[in-house]
This record gives sequence, C-alpha cells and structure tokens, in this order.
Amino acid sequence: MTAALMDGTAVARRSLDDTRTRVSAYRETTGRTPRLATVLVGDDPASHTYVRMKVNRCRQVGIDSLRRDLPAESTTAQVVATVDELVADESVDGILVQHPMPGHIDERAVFDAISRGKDVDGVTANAFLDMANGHEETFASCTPAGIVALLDAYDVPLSGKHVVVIGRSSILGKPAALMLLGRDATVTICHSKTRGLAQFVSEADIVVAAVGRPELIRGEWIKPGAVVIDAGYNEGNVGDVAFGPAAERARLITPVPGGVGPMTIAMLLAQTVSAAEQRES
Ligand SMILES: Nc1nc2c(c(=O)[nH]1)N[C@@H](CN(C=O)c1ccc(C(=O)N[C@@H](CCC(=O)O)C(=O)O)cc1)CN2
Repeated sequence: MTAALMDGTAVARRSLDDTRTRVSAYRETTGRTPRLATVLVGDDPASHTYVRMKVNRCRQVGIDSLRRDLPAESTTAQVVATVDELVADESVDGILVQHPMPGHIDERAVFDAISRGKDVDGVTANAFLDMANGHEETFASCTPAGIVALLDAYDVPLSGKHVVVIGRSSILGKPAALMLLGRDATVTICHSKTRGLAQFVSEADIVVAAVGRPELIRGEWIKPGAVVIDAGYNEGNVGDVAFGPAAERARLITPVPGGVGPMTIAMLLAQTVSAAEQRES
C-alpha cells in the first residue's frame, strides 16, 4: 500500500480563507480589527521563525499583530508583567506566548497569566481542564485542534478507533490525547521512555507522533492501512516518523513540511477572530 498524503497546506488555506472572510465581516460590523499579540522571549531561531510566520499570516488575513520581544535574560516576573499588560490592553483580542522559553523561566506561570478570553493558543491550565471535562468555554490547543481538523477534512472516523499518541507535552501530546478522547477514540499515550513502543504503534488505527525525536517511529511499526499524523517539528524539517517506509504501509499520512504545521497557525488565527467576536456578544 502507498499512502495518500494529507495536505495540511491546502486544508489550512481553506481555513485561512474562511478566517479572512470573518475578519472582513467583523470589521464591517464593529469598525475595529481583531488583534493578536505575540510574546517571544530569547533568541531561539526556530521560535523567531514561527513568530514571524504567525505575524505574516495575520497580515494575509487582515488581523493586526502586536509584537513583544523580550531578552533571553528576562525573569519570569518580567514576562508575566508583559502578559498582564496585554491582558489589560483593550485593543488586544488574543495572546500567543511562544514556546519554548529559556529554561530559567516558569513557563506554566507565564501561560497561566493569560486570561481565559484571550488564550487563543489554548495553553492555560484552565484550557486544559476544560478540555478534560468536555467544557467548551476556552479555546483549544492549536496543534491538537489542527490535527483533529485535518482528520475531519479527510473523513477519518475517530469513534472507537485506537489512537496511539507518542508524546506528552502540555501543548501537544496531552491535549491531543484529551481531544481525541472527547471524540470517542480509545487513546493510548506513549512517550520517549515507553518500553515496547513498536508494539503499541503496531496496534494503532491512528498514530499521532508528537515526541520531537527525528524519525523515532519506524515505518515497519505501522499497521497496514493505519492513518499516520506526524506532528514532529525537528530541525531540518524532519518529522518524528520515518516517512518513506511508513507511507508504504499507511492509508493516509501527513508530510513534514506541509502537514500539521500549517494547521497550527490556521487554528490560531481562527481562534483569534473567535475571541474578537465573543467580546462583542
Ligand atoms: N505557544 C506555542 N508555541 C509553540 C507551538 C504552539 O502551537 N504554540 N507549536 C510549535 C511551533 N509552531 C508554532 O508555534 C509551529 C511549528 C511549525 C509550523 C509550520 O507551519 N511548519 C511548516 C514548515 C515551516 C518551515 O518552512 O520552516 C510545515 O510543517 O509545513 C508552524 C508553527 C512549538 N511552539
């Protein structure tokens, strides 16, 4: 079997088109433009690239952006103070704090300073709890939301399917597992220390690789006919799955680049417009 590609770039483009239409309608009815604030701490080149990509996409769909770039030696209190300012700023609809921050910063404290209504990236503990409890008052974590949107776009049924998520980060693996559980999938969470990873993966109808280890998931582990979602964003645009051999066994597979990545930004912008719309209601 040779897998068909799940084209995240095309699905994201449709979502961005829809977001652009919503921005125009919002501007016409309210006279204001939705605004996303980005907070970037330090010099990590990949993080600079991602924030630049987000700001560019904002421009393309008509969302304003406001950048707050802080030096690597900033303290947790200084970063929290920046987030507090953005929470109080009436012109800001959504706040994105780029992960990872430098190691000395308490990332959880910074994320949790974002107010519920402005957490368009779905990174606060409140967002996580709401997801666990099936409440929908907060916004979803963007990459997991992008994964689910991509699965829906390709009509992949989730109910009763065995999904193996490899990765347990608070912005990707854990919320992805909760979101898929909320869609009635049977979810197993594995991670870098899991023993017998090959066996777990080989039993999955859907594999979600989100561990951040280049090509950790070998093609021969994939069950023939499975759906493979590679959410790995490793240096050199290499995914967490060995693409070629996996594509020989899978039914559907996401490429890297051009799979999950573009969906992440599309979800962020859609949720920014939702945050603006919700202020008016
Ligand atoms: N606060 C957050 N931090 C991080 C998140 C997040 O969702 N919220 N996710 C990742 C990085 N990320 C966005 O921040 C991200 C990664 C990759 C892409 C993407 O579109 N990649 C392209 C390739 C890009 C290239 O050409 O270099 C692709 O896969 O096609 C978008 C966003 C960690 N931090």
